[in-house]
Amino acid sequence: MKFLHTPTTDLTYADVFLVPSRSDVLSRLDVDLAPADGTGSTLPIVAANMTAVTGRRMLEAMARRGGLGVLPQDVPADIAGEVIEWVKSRPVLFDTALWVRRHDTVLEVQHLLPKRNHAAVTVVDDEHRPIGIVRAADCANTDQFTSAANVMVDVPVTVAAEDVTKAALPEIFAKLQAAGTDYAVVTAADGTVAGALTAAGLLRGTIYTPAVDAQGRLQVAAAVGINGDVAAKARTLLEQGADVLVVDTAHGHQQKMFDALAAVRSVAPDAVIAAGNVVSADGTRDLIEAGADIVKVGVGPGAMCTTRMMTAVGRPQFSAVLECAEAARALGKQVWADGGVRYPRDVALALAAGAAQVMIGSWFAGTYESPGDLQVDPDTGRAYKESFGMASKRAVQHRTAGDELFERARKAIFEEGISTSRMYLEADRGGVEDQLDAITAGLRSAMSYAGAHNLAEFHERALVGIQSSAGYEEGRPLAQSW
Ligand SMILES: NC(=O)C1=CN([C@@H]2O[C@H](COP(=O)(O)OP(=O)(O)OC[C@H]3O[C@@H](n4cnc5c(N)ncnc54)[C@H](OP(=O)(O)O)[C@@H]3O)[C@@H](O)[C@H]2O)C=CC1
Ligand SMILES: Nc1nc2c(ncn2[C@@H]2O[C@H](COP(=O)(O)O)[C@@H](O)[C@H]2O)c(=O)[nH]1
Ligand SMILES: [K+]
Repeated sequence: MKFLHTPTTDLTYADVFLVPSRSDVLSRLDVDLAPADGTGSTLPIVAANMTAVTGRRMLEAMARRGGLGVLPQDVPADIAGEVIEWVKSRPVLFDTALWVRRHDTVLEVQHLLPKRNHAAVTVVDDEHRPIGIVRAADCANTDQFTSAANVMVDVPVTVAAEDVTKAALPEIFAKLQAAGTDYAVVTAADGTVAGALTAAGLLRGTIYTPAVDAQGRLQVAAAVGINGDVAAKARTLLEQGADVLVVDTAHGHQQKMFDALAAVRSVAPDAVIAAGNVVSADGTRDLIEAGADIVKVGVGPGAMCTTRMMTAVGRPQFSAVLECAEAARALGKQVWADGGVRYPRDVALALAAGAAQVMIGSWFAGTYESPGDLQVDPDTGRAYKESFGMASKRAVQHRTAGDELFERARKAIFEEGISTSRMYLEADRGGVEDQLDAITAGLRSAMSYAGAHNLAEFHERALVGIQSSAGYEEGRPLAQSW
């Protein structure tokens, strides 16, 4: 990456822009987005280890499209085991279906519908065979206590699981179009429901490459903190099937972290380990020396984060990523840019600065696949989910629930995140895959403007200029005349 001008100050994403260069990229779909950091990812996006962001549905959706989700450190070991096993049992080429039994109520259907971006729930009989589907429109003007069987319509299209191959996706898409539907039920050989397919999902199946482990199952990452028996927690997560470990704390450049990292490395000599967070070349080198393959970069840019206002500590994220990525590369390692991403352009800039992947939290909290329940603002009718920081009072209270009262009170002193915020779902783009579509469209285009066929070339060729806030403002679209 080269600067158009010499920076005189540290920069964040809004401070910089990419200059187009001569290109021989013939199509944006020819661009390769796979990161070279040892994870199985084919897409450089990671869903953050935040309680309001990543649970089983986020893990599944991210990996199916080639990305990675990180299970938060606060998830109890037995639940983490269940979640990882469940994700590893998920289909790779089609989705997990939402389903109800025939006597379940419309109320239950309405509660389930926003859990996934399918706009339909499958109704099953006692043998789990599909007998109909219910869409939001079928629930309108009905009593909420009516049974699903009373409002369901016929299953529009059924596809056998064994027939869902990458090559067959266009053909199945055509089948849905011919039937005038966006939804198909996938069935196992015994006729039971195996999953669901949507028209958008079929199209995505031809564009994205799932991120899978050596046995072809969806990949999963899991986080551990730096307190307690870190080695035992890491060993358990690996035994449960985690593919990537993330050792995570606010101040990654501290002795306790080096010790934790060494402990994790001792039980996981061959695992891919990410650790952070830091924002300096020194911090990066120390984490790599302590055993990290990937260094997580970012202190204070996060949308839920109050660290900079509480402590003044941190660093504008673009410069932090640039410096840390250079230090990591010199040692043959990589960084993830963590936090502060609000638009696809920010992802492109982080990768141009040399990050292998970009971690996104709050943006993804506002999607169907995040763990929270969908809520509706009574004034505007807009749907949202709640998000909160992992260093907020809310998260700390949750994390320390098993501690003695004195210890809990002591830990509650250091609050560095907000406990509640609303992340609105975008109209017609409420799924995390919709957001991945937007991010990858922006990124593919940015790379072709730079004449880059892959992420290594993108970093090498990117020409970055520094802009005033007026320059940034000029780039924003206008919803009405000035
Ligand atoms: N990227 C970012 O900007 C930030 C991210 N977070 C996220 O919040 C979550 C909780 O992290 P964390 O607060 O580290 O909690 P942890 O539970 O991981 O504990 C951190 C440990 O480090 C010690 N410590 C020493 N100095 C610091 C410091 N300046 N800040 C925090 N801990 C320190 C703490 O001891 P003692 O309590 O006795 O001081 C404690 O033992 C993580 O997911 C983290 O990524 C939090 C803040 C910033
Ligand atoms: N200082 C704090 N940082 C936090 C907290 N919770 C999460 N985080 C960090 O933010 C990123 C995600 O950033 P986003 O802009 O995409 O939301 C996450 O990975 C953490 O590093 C917090 O309470 N305080
Ligand atoms: K912030």
